[in-house]
Amino acid sequence: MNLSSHRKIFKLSLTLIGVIAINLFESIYADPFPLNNFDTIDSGGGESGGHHTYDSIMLPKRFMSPSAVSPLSKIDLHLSDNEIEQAFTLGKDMVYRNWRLEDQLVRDGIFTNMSHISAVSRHQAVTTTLPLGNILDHNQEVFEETSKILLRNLTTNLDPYETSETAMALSSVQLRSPLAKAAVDHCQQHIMCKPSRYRTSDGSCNNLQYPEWGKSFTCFQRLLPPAYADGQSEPRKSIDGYPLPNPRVLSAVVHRDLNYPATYTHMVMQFGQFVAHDIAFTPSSRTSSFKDGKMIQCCPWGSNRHPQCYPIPLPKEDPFYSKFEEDCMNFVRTAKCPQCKLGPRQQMNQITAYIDGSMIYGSMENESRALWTQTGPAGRMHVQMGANGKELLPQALDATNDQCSKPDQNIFCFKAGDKRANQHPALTGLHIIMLRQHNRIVNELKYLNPYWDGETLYQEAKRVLIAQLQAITYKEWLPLIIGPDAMKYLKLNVQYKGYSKYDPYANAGIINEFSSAAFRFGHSLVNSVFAEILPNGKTTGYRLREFFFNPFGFYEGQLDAVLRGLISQAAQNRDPFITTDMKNHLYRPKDNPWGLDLAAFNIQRGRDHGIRGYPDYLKFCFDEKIEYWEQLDQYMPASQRKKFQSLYKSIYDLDLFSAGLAEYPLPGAAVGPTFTCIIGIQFYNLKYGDRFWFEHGYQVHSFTPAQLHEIRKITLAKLICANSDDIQYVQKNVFRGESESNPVVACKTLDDTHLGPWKGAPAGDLNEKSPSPGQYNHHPPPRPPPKFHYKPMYKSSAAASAAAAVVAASS
Ligand code: HEM
Ligand SMILES: [Ca+2]
Repeated sequence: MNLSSHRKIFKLSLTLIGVIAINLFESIYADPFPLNNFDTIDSGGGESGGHHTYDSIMLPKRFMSPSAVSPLSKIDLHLSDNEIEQAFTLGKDMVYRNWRLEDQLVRDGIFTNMSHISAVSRHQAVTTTLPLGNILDHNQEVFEETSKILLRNLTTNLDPYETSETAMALSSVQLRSPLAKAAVDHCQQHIMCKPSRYRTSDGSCNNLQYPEWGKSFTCFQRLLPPAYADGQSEPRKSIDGYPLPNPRVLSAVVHRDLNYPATYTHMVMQFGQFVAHDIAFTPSSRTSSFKDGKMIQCCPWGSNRHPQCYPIPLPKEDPFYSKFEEDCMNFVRTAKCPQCKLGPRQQMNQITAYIDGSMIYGSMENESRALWTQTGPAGRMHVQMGANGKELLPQALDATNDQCSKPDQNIFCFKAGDKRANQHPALTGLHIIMLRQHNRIVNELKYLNPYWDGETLYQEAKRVLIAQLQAITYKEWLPLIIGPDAMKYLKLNVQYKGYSKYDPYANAGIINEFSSAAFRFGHSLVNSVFAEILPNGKTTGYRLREFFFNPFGFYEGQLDAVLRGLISQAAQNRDPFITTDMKNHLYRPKDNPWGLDLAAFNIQRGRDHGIRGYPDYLKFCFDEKIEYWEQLDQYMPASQRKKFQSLYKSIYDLDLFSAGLAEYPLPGAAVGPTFTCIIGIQFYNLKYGDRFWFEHGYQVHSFTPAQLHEIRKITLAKLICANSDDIQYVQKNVFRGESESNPVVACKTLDDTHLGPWKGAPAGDLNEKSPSPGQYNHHPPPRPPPKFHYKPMYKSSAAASAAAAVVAASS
């Protein structure tokens, strides 16, 4: 395609694609939900210019330190070892009871049949625990059952505050009795750190003091303590103890399907999901591994249900599901994370928190090894060739079980570092680009350093690609999401020159409120039709609902059309509205009438995790005490607030996902103040808490100034140019539409990372400066007692030095 046709297409698509799409696929944007008695949103989606500018809404005055993961309770429980031992005995009995129940369910055939492809089986195949996660989840079970028993004995009234304080106090109880100690020993993961200039596959030993920080299969952090109904693990309820509004009703009334195109491209959505898959993967429970790890089935309604079931009731009057007489949507609770102590439930992140390309390279050592070539042209990622002779991801290995491949027709889905890679074609497309980029770097490094062995080539190429991903994320993508002011305030901008500094007290671990609410904002950006632009400039498209787990077009050379579509089509605005392709049709196999509802899932997931109500985050982020509904009008349109008011009994019940999506955006940002607060804190920690962050200096593995200069030149535009099948022209910043300041240019004029500065031995003599092996071997516990370190953020330097004086005086 030549320059002018690309330009024409771009303009057309950004301004008109919504309209074209409507004409082409008339029913796509139709809102299937009558409004009933709820008023319409008067202002359209995502209007900007709320009352707040970034200056008047400050970011939180504090950062949560790791210690905030297990907030200290003021209650001292005075439990004797004997009492704890007794509770553990009963706790173990409860675990056996759960196993017997699992046996019964399996005997009765109540588990998801994975040999039949359905939306439910697809969701489970992709999001359930891996074998290791399953073992860890079940190791935590005895602690949870014991906590419940102790909690019942310790709390005499039903005051939710007292129950949750007591549950939190349980997490500090010393476990010294024999049964308790045995459970701890069985549960703990021991980590050995070896000095290395490279990251580990599982993210361990990034922080040498706390080697488990950011590692795969560890706990999420929390900004605020959980709000479980029973203080311990039961999903959140209304503050008056009644059920919360039905998530499917919220999905229908609040997250309606309305078409408001954004000013940025669909690539903002796609890269966002790619980043999400680098940092968060919340697995849902399955039956214990030695019960064969069956998928839990929660529907239809019946008396015998797995304890981790939390299905969504579908109302009789549901305008969509009632047509199919569906009244129950399968939802399985997230696996417990192995805290190996008593106290409230915490959830597990199955992948590495760091932006370390784990969706490309895997989050476990053995998984990673299997993805690259140790012999032949060593150091390269495994590939297979498409019909046009270009590299594609290798073939999925578990074709009979991946809910995607069609082994009977001899067509297979793809294998990548993340299990979700085949979810929809645009996501798979980015995986292919990054896979090719790794191999492209290997080729060049090999040319420069013919004597490097396969391992060195792999590791060094991986380091470069991760650095490029980090640079693109913080230079091109994140500023569009949280806006320029927050970027500056949090010192997240990629520097022009010089190094940044690692902070060993920043925990990069993913924050529960981030992954189960704030960072799911991306779901509102998704279009129902994904544009595809052919080499002759012709625009076509595919409907998302028809293409879940359908990446087969890549074998026939579909890649460029998908990429051109992503960078030419406008995304949907960030607003409360979510397309029905994600709501009624999520994961729907082609010949099935219905799929799942992601908006309802997000709400249910937040409750499953005990995420507190939205007003608590206004307090946390902005010190705003919310007492009446109208106060919300400074954050969101009044019509939206009224809608919430008609659905929720109490303002304190508002689900974070739904309310956050309804906020006015900050200037120059896609999201509003509360999501900016949460996403900002997370991305601050992902940068400053990553010892291998590409810009951090003064370490043995740091990039040299010359290398850093090369990394900083990269753009996503260049990666697309260099690794697509045959794209010759793109706009400079592919997250923005074409404009005078963002012109479409020939690929060859775009800067690339030149690898000249990588010629020679990999920098950094490990023997000189690194600790001797074993120095950092870490056997938890002991850990330092948890305490809050608030890291105050001050705007003016006068305030900063005043604060420093206070800190110095108090320490
Ligand atoms: C077509 C596009 C997308 C589809 C089909 C999709 C689908 C899903 C599904 C099925 C889940 C699991 C829900 C649950 O069981 O709780 C999920 C989780 C999530 N999604 Fe998306 N998503 C898409 C795009 C995005 C985008 C653009 C972003 C962010 C910019 C995003 C961020 C997340 C996050 C952070 C999670 C939680 C991850 C975890 O901890 O497991 N998604 N998504
Ligand atoms: Ca990662």
